[in-house]
Amino acid sequence: MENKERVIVLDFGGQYNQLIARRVRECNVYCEILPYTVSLDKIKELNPTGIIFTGGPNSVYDESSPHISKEIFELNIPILGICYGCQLMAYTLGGVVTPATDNSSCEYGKTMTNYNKDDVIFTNACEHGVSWMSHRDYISTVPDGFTVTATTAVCPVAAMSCPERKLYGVQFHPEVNHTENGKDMLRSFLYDVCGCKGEWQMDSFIDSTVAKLKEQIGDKGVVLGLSGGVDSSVAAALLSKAVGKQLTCVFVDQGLMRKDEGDFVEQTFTKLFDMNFVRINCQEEFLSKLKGVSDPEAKRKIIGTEFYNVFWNKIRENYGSGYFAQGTIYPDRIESGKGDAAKIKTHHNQVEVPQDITFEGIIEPLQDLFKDEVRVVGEKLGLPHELVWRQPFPGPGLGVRVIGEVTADKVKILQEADAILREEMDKCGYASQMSQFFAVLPGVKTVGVMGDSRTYDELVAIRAVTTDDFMTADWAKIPYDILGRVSSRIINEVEHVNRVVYDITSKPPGTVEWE
Ligand SMILES: Nc1ncnc2c1ncn2[C@@H]1O[C@H](COP(=O)(O)OP(=O)(O)OP(=O)(O)O)[C@@H](O)[C@H]1O
Ligand SMILES: O=c1[nH]c(=O)c2[nH+]cn([C@@H]3O[C@H](COP(=O)(O)O)[C@@H](O)[C@H]3O)c2[nH]1
Ligand SMILES: NC(=O)CC[C@H](N)C(=O)O
Ligand SMILES: [Mg+2]
Repeated sequence: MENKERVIVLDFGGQYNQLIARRVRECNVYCEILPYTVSLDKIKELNPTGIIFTGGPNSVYDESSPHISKEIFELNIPILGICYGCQLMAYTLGGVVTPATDNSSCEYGKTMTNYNKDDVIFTNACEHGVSWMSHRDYISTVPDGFTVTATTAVCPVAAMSCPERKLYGVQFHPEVNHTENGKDMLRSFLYDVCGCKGEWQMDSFIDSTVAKLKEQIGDKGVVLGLSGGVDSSVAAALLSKAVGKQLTCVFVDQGLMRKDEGDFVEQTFTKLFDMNFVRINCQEEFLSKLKGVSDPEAKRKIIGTEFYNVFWNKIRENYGSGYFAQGTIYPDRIESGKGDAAKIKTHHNQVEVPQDITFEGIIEPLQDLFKDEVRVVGEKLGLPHELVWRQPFPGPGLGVRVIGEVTADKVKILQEADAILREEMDKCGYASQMSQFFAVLPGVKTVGVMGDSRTYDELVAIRAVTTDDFMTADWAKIPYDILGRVSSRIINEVEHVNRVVYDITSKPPGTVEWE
């Protein structure tokens, strides 16, 4: 095993595990997430510079909960336990973890926290600051040799440490943005406790991913689902670097694209890149499968399954058998209910592969990255700026923006309204300030008066958000005059629309898309 700087994140089932990994990467330290069941021998073999235990939904005192051998604390490797991970450290080393008997010792969300700045983890934090909590159990007695290094009004042990053994624990979540100085705390652990030097860069991600792809694919063929969006374009560049012409990029025009999108994608990819590119037009097939279906999850499943069928046919036609690749990123997986996480919506690329489809394997080189990290990879790979900074567009396309049953007529109305919105936003220079904006057709008819006559026609909603990673988002404060212009143009120019509304919901509680 090569002796490079690496941190292991041991996964106990928490919501924010990838966020921890991401923060470590942001500190330029290479990191891998492993299940908590990984053997001690494997850990010794990897010889990590540090280990981080994640949070998790369980309680340490339940026998069936994830536990870990006490020996891990004897390896002389620095360990940071977060939330469940901190409780587990306390429990395993002889401390006491107590269940909240009522709600008085639970803490959820922003919590005022007092830090001991003499502790190495908190030297760069303020003495009092907001931390992000999410726990019911609490550590009531720390193990021998540990001291309490942070407290809150209700939590006697918001952090603990045993510097002699390089063991640290925090009850709160330093990895979420809402924890003030959270990243500094992680950085202190990595640099001042583990002694990391910060040698890892995105270039290393590119090199190691390309090497892995080469080895995995060998001399087989690969079909990549290429939408012209950020993620699949970056995946295409990585795959092309790894296996060159063994790759075929397949763009599926499923009839649910924005106005002129299909032609834009085709032109961009045939002109800019020397890759095998195929456009498959299958508007009718998708629309006929969606006929009469109005449930959002059912629509997503139909679209996702149909996508797989198209790719599978292409693999058989081109290669007989081969790999299927897609530009899945981390939020696609977590929101689709990966592992123990709750399902919010099944992203189309996460639906189950039909049984009669036997890909050699599914390749998702970006599956652990967040959107903004994918963009960094794209820039490093030298993709054009306009491509890397394109707004995301979901695979199910206008299929999840026409609310309820999707018909060709409704798609047409939405395409026209959306094109006007995009044109106006581009014209006023506002487009680049938004992370994503689009029109929605809620399928609601309302009464209006146009030309002195009564109308009873469709409503169009406008959605615009700002965000970095699309896991959370704020609604965008578009100036009224721009909204006004968009509204009057849509109503005047798009037949069958007589009203426009603006969506002012953040995520959470809303999601970016309406379905
Ligand atoms: N029309 C399409 N044709 C082929 N593949 C597609 C299409 N739409 C989506 N996919 C596949 O599904 C994956 C997930 O779609 P998603 O929209 O999240 O990513 P993207 O389109 O690559 O990037 P972006 O999020 O910027 O739109 C894509 O990376 C791609 O592999
Ligand atoms: O390829 C995709 N397939 C999907 O099924 C899908 N659902 C949502 N999205 C995009 O993901 C981001 C977050 O959206 P939500 O807040 O609606 O989950 C936003 O950028 C959405 O446009 C999808 N992309
Ligand atoms: N978020 C967590 O890791 C929670 C840990 C533990 N189950 C608690 O509620 O206290
Ligand atoms: Mg897309």
